Amino acid sequence: MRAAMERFETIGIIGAGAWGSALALVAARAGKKAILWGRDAETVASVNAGTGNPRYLPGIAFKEAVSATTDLAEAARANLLLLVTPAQTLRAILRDLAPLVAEGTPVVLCAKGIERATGRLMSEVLAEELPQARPAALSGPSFASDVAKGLPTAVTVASPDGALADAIADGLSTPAFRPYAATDLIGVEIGGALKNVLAIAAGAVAGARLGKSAEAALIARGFAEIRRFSRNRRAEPETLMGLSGLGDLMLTCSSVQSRNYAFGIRIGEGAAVADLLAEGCPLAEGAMTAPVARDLARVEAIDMPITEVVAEIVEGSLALDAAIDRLMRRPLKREEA
Ligand SMILES: NC(=O)C1=CN([C@@H]2O[C@H](COP(=O)(O)OP(=O)(O)OC[C@H]3O[C@@H](n4cnc5c(N)ncnc54)[C@H](OP(=O)(O)O)[C@@H]3O)[C@@H](O)[C@H]2O)C=CC1
Ligand SMILES: O=C(CO)COP(=O)(O)O
Repeated sequence: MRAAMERFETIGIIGAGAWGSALALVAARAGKKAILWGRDAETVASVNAGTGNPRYLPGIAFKEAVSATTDLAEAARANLLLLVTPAQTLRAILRDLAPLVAEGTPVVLCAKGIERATGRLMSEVLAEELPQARPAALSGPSFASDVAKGLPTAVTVASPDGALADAIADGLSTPAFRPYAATDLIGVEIGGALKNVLAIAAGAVAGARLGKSAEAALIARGFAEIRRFSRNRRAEPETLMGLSGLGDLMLTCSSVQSRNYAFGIRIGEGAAVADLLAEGCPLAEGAMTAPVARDLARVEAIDMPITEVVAEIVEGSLALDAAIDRLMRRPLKREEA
């Protein structure tokens, strides 16, 4: 006899930025009690007052009941946790959560990145800091504002425990939000982290007006880099062909709604990366992931020339013209990935 599917009555969402707020709305629409944790008291008060999150989701009304809190312990008591702060903050948040989270709580990683200081994937950070959690990740082509507005969206929810992935997908599904369950957690994480790096490259090509042919070539050869990196980590090739791989790559490399693509456009138009970062531009996870992905690729002897040049551009040691020249003058080779 099959065990009954787990039900999650309360969902704790850690991180009250654009994506955390959108996912809190999804949870509420799915009939769950959504508890949104944020460190910014003003945002929390605004959500509780029914005026939404004007800082991160301006102009979007919160019609569903979301309860917001600055008390991490309150959110940590939920049956299911979604972790939605930027990738580089995950470890610190997990350390705060460690004494508060019950053994066996499912934790869904929603950040898209690789830890810069250690080269760890988000699931590896989770295993180190919160070993009592059951790991999962949610990723795919999904802009927070689209999801918050209730536009149709499909994502992948992956966990090595297939029954858990099914239960999380079921628990978060609404008529407009369609999660597909999967078991290849590593493959899903890699696709989400590396597409941000390539979105910066694609944006730079667009910003420099190098033409649609160049943009398409960049995306296709960038996808080959993601496949090589994934193969080395024994991810399943099919994962990369799905929502969290090709799907998210296409979205992020082609839309000015993407913060990574928009960051790349500014670089292509001639802005200095240091100035962009200093002016406090919106979160561009790829700028943090590129150098660490480049370092991992070197250690693992994986050929990732586009990731290399993005890393050097964000580090300020390579100009865009020189990057293009370097990519175009590489020795000719067979096309296979
Ligand atoms: N936006 C989107 O469309 C999507 C985003 N993602 C991923 O989700 C993750 C979060 O992105 P998103 O919500 O868009 O980012 P935002 O910039 O919109 O929000 C980030 C949130 O994290 C909080 N935060 C930042 N640092 C810390 C910290 N040290 N401790 C606690 N909270 C912190 C911020 O709080 P404060 O305001 O106080 O600084 C803010 O609430 C990223 O990895 C992104 O790639 C994935 C899919 C879609
Ligand atoms: O991951 C995203 C869409 O799937 C959001 O992309 P950006 O972080 O580039 O805005």
